[in-house]
Amino acid sequence: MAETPSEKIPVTVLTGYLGAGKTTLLNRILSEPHGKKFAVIVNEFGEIGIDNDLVVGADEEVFEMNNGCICCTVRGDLIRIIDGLLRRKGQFDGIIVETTGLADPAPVAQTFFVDEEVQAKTKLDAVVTVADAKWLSDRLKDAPEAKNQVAFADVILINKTDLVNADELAEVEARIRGINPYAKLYRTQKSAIDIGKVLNQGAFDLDRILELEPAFLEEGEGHHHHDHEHGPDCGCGHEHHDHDHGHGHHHHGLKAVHDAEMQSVAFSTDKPLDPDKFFPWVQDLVAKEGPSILRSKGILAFKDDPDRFVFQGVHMILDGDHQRPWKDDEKKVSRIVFIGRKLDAKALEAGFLSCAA
Ligand SMILES: Nc1nc2c(ncn2[C@@H]2O[C@H](COP(=O)(O)OP(=O)(O)OP(=O)(O)O)[C@@H](O)[C@H]2O)c(=O)[nH]1
Repeated sequence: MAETPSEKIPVTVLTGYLGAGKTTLLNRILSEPHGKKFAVIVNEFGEIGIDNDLVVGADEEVFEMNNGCICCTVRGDLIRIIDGLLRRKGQFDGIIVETTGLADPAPVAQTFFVDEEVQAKTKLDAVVTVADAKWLSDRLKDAPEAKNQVAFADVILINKTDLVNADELAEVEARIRGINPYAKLYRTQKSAIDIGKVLNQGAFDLDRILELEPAFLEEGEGHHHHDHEHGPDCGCGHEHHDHDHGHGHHHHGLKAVHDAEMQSVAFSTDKPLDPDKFFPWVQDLVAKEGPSILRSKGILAFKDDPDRFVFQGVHMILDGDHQRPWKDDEKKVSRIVFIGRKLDAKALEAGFLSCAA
């Protein structure tokens, strides 16, 4: 494949439901010694920027869309960020957009066809969907986004194969095939895949998408295939306001974000946490509330610990590790986010704050 300077910049859209393994895949792509430079755009659900901080440092520039809901930001933030990037052409070889687990990939993909400037200079290379082998079947029943993410995919990673047995794996694969017989399917653990199978696929198939969604190329609100509508003033239920990381505050309970019954609550504190309080609390919490807490994540500052601790949960499965030392000029603020249904924000906040050392 000859690369000429006039060639359009390939864009890879990474999608997949909450906690499926998108960031894990992104970090793999970025850590590989491919000698390429990518611009990364991440979209967060909720207002405390955590995903951004979970992406490996390296040379990449990470642009954050913090409005929490890609359906509303798609014609604003995303186009604005890409326009900015395009003005510095030649400085990177590809753009990777990681969407929030709750995003419908359609409006994201659409951006690359409806905006003239963006369309002239970029090409949507592939929609890559990471599917959680353990939870996808359940989500296909109750979350329309999960189904759309599978339907739109050019490449699908059935990830977390370690958490299911052979029968369950065969079942989830059959379900995926039932929704999308065209995508390339790979079974992975920790999103481990040869990046050549993910990047530069030349795979996004407009004809197939138009079959799925005839109104795909129409401007405005032509692309409903959701239970709820997304529009210019966005009836999707997300609240939009400037985000505030809460630095400098003793603690800061942030407004909940609602998507139908899906909500995100986030808290932060600059008091160091006691690991002997935090872990029992969070383990007990997900053991009891795991079915309604779809996703949890946090960046934590423990007392007398020079390292940032990154904590992650998907339902009742928890995982965590030291990430890197806190930098000298970095405020040691612990931030935690819960995404789920019918969350008791007050109790979560009280529980979190009671973990102070
Ligand atoms: N057991 C197991 N855990 C995995 C695997 N891949 C990723 N995880 C864990 O699953 C959690 C979620 O992974 P992420 O890569 O952050 O998922 P994500 O899709 O980016 O999550 P959101 O951005 O919140 O939607 C982390 O704790 C990962 O370490 C896997 O193959 N097996």
